[in-house]
Amino acid sequence: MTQDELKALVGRAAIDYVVPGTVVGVGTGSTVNCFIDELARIKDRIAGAVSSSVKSTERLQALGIPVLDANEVERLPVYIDGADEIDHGGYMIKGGGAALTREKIVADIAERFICIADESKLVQTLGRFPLPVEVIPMARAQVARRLAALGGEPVWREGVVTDNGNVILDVRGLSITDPAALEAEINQWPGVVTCGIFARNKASVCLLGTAQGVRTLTWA
Ligand SMILES: O=C(CO)[C@H](O)[C@H](O)COP(=O)(O)O
Repeated sequence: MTQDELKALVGRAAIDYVVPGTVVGVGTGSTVNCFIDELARIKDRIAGAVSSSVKSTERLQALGIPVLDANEVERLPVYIDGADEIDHGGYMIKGGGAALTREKIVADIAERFICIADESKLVQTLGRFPLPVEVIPMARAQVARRLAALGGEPVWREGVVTDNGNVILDVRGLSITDPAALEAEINQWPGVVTCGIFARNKASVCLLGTAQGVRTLTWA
């Protein structure tokens, strides 16, 4: 199976986790696009979506799915999103699509994070994928110096402006053995909006697309 077929497979499988009559949290990326297309088939059975990016909002609306403001929703039963990496504890790196901050906000409203990914995203230790960090533009150089002092090699994703008007630093060379500690450390620096480690908002379930079918990993 191709990577696109694996993404389509888990996009379909995620429909089983949608709770009828409720609002669904929707992430961002090519795997989520497959999910959105499937969600459109059952749009009459849901109350709408809360979206994590302008791109996902546009796709949802084009398919006739109402998009609600995150501030109008107190709790979402599920948030469905992809990942750039996920480890065997459900900890993730996200933000390859520069949507990490809104993704973390919507994930925080949700009771369960359902991660959908092809099996290439499953890793022993997070850090092979460069860690995205969303930064207020004025703090870019100082945050880059701090990341370098941690042993990382930050690279400014030039030309990319997030939906929140900020910039992204992609950090290579970090071996992330304690995701929660590193997330907390980076997130407290002035000018950092958030980093792409999802430890506090880690996955409850991961639907992994494999050549043998969907492999389901679950965590408490
Ligand atoms: O975090 C993300 C966007 O900010 C995506 O979930 C992540 O990049 C995975 O994307 P894809 O499904 O296209 O591989």
